[in-house]
Amino acid sequence: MPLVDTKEMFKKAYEGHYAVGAFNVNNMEIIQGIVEAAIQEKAPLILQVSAGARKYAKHIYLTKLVEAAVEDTGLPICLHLDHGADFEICKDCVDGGFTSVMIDGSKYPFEENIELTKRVVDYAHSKGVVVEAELGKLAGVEDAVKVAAKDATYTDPDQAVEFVERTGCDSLAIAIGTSHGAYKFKGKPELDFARLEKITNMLPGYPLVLHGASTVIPSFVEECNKYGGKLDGAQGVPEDMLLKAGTFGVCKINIDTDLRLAMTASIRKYFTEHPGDFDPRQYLGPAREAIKAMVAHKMRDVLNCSGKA
Ligand SMILES: O=C(CO)COP(=O)(O)O
Ligand SMILES: O=C[C@H](O)COP(=O)(O)O
Ligand SMILES: [Zn+2]
Ligand SMILES: [Zn+2]
Repeated sequence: MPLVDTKEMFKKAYEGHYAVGAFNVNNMEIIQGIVEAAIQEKAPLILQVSAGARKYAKHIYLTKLVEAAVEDTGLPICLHLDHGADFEICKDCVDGGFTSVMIDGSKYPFEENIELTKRVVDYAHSKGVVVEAELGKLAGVEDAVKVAAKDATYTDPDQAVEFVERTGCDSLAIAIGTSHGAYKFKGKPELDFARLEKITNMLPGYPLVLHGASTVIPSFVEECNKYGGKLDGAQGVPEDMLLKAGTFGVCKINIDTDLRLAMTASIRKYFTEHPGDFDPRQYLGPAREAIKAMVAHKMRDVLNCSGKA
C-alpha cells in the first residue's frame, strides 16, 4: 500500500458525516504514537508536515519515517504539506513524494490568493497530487469579538464558491473562529456555525478544512501546570463543537497543539517523578504512549472516524 491522497478519504467522510484527523508530525515518536492509534482505531489518517517541521527534522527524515510507517503497517496514510507559503515549497513537496499539499495564500488579497493557488493546483494536479487552499483569516485571541471584525476576517461564503471554481483546489480551509495554538478564546468559546452551514450549503459535496482545531485538553494543561509548567488561560475548541463541524462540510480537522500538550505533560510528569533518569527512551516512550492514547480518543470520540479506514 503506497501513500494515498485525500480524495477517497474525503468522499467517505463527507457522506458519512465525520472528519479525518490531520496530525502534525515533527519526530519519530510523534509519528509512531499517531500511527499506532490509527491502527488500533482502524481510522483514516493524514500526517502533515509544516515548514517548521521540515526545518527542524529535515524534510527527508520525516518523509522516510512516514514511508516506513506505511511499509510497516499497511495503513493508508496521506502525507500532506501544512501551510505551504509559496509555490516553491509546494513544488518541492510534490516532487518529494507528498500526496497532498496546502498552499496558504490567505494573507494575500483575494485575486492574488487565487492566482497563487491556481499555479500550485496546475502543477500539483499534473503530478497527481491534491491541493488544500485557504480563504479567510484565522482569528487571533483579540479578534473575533465584533461582528465587523468577523466579516473582515472570516471566510465569505460567496467568495468561497468563486475561489473554489476559479482555482480548482481540492479542499478549502475556512475561518469561522478557530485559531492556532493554546490560547484560542479569552471568554466563552464560540464558532460561527451559521457561516459554516452557509458555506456547506453553497458548496455541496465539497470538503472543508478546520485549522486551529485543538481542544487544548484541560487535563494536559492541568498536568503541565502541576509539574512546573505555566500555561494559564490556555483554552481550545470544545470537543462537541468539533463533532458538530464534522456533520457539516468539514472533512479534515487539524491537530497539533494537543499533540504538543500530551507530550509535554507526560515528559514534565516523568522528570518530576524520576529526577535521576537521563535516557531519552525512558521519557520519550511514555510520551509516545500519551500521544497514542490522545489520538485514539480523538478518532473515536471527536472525529468519529474509528473503523472508517
Ligand atoms: O491548524 C493546525 C495546523 O495547521 C493546528 O492547530 P492547533 O494549534 O489548534 O493544533
Ligand atoms: O499551523 C501551525 C502548526 O501547528 C504547525 O506549527 P509549526 O509551524 O510551529 O510547525
Ligand atoms: Zn493560514
Ligand atoms: Zn493550520
